[in-house]
Amino acid sequence: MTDPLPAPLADLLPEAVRKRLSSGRLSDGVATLVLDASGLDAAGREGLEGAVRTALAGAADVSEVRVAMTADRAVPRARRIIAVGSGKGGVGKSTLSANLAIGLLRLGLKVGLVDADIYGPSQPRLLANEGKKPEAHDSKLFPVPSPWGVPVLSMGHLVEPGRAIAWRGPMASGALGQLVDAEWGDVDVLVLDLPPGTGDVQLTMVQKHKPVGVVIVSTPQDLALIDATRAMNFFEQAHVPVIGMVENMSGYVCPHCGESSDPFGHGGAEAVAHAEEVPFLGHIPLDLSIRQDSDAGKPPAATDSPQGKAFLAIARKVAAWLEQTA
Ligand SMILES: Nc1ncnc2c1ncn2[C@@H]1O[C@H](COP(=O)(O)OP(=O)(O)OP(=O)(O)O)[C@@H](O)[C@H]1O
Repeated sequence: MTDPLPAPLADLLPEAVRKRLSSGRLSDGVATLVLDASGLDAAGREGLEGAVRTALAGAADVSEVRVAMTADRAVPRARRIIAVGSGKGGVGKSTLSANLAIGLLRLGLKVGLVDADIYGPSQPRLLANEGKKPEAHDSKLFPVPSPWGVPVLSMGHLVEPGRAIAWRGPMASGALGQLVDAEWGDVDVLVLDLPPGTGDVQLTMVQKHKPVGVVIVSTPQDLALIDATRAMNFFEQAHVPVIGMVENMSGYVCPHCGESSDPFGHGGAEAVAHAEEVPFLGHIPLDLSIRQDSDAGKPPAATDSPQGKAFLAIARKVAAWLEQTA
């Protein structure tokens, strides 16, 4: 760091400012300071600038103070992992993971997606990069780009489609670890689509990769709710905070007659969330277009359709949670 700011002036600056000073100069009474504002939010930047102005107010030879801030991306913030889990299979965990990732991306975050669902990896299809292989350099994997802007790594990218994976726990955990520890570049938030249930693979994943929080997906059905409650307890015991619960396949509107019915019930997951004192993040309706668009590799959250808005509302709550816990 060069600091041609005259020493008496630099000495006036408080320590918090001095350690962020990238360069400074005084020319014709104008003091110009460039500060590294990495990791600071708007209030932090304002506070820093205020501290400079207060320190240099009335200083001899200074008629004007100019402050410029830079954010040094060479010092990235720690990448945060959000897990998406469910007590049982088939409740829409992968669908939610894909759409949550897209939703967070639309909210301005840099997002990647790891499909750790060894038993039924579906992210390559959901995000339309099926059949592509990740590159590997120096034994590190490089995520596969998707047309939606979210890079993905999935077991489905590593094995041939349709081939069952019959790995035992430690092998599966090792392979899954490589997906998480890949070259994610400037990705800030990694959405981790876990295998359904609460077994060894899930436990190893959360212990090793320490997600900052987990979103639990359930249908409103009684049996699914019992499993969802078990999943919640599992994550709490593993010290992973529950960001909240999502009720999927909640209420069905017939595309022909418009009549609404509740094949799996309605509101059950919300009631469980209240009983367990975890936030409720929202309902996603059971909707034929969600299945069709998902199968076609067109995640609803990329659109402003009513279905897309339902996913975006959930992404907004998750983003707010991340902001609060930053
Ligand atoms: N809200 C919804 N409306 C209609 N279909 C849905 C909805 N959510 C998920 N589906 C469909 O249900 C099926 C299962 O969803 P998904 O694969 O996301 O579940 P999962 O919990 O990840 O299952 P698995 O345990 O197999 O990984 C898929 O065909 C998906 O398109």
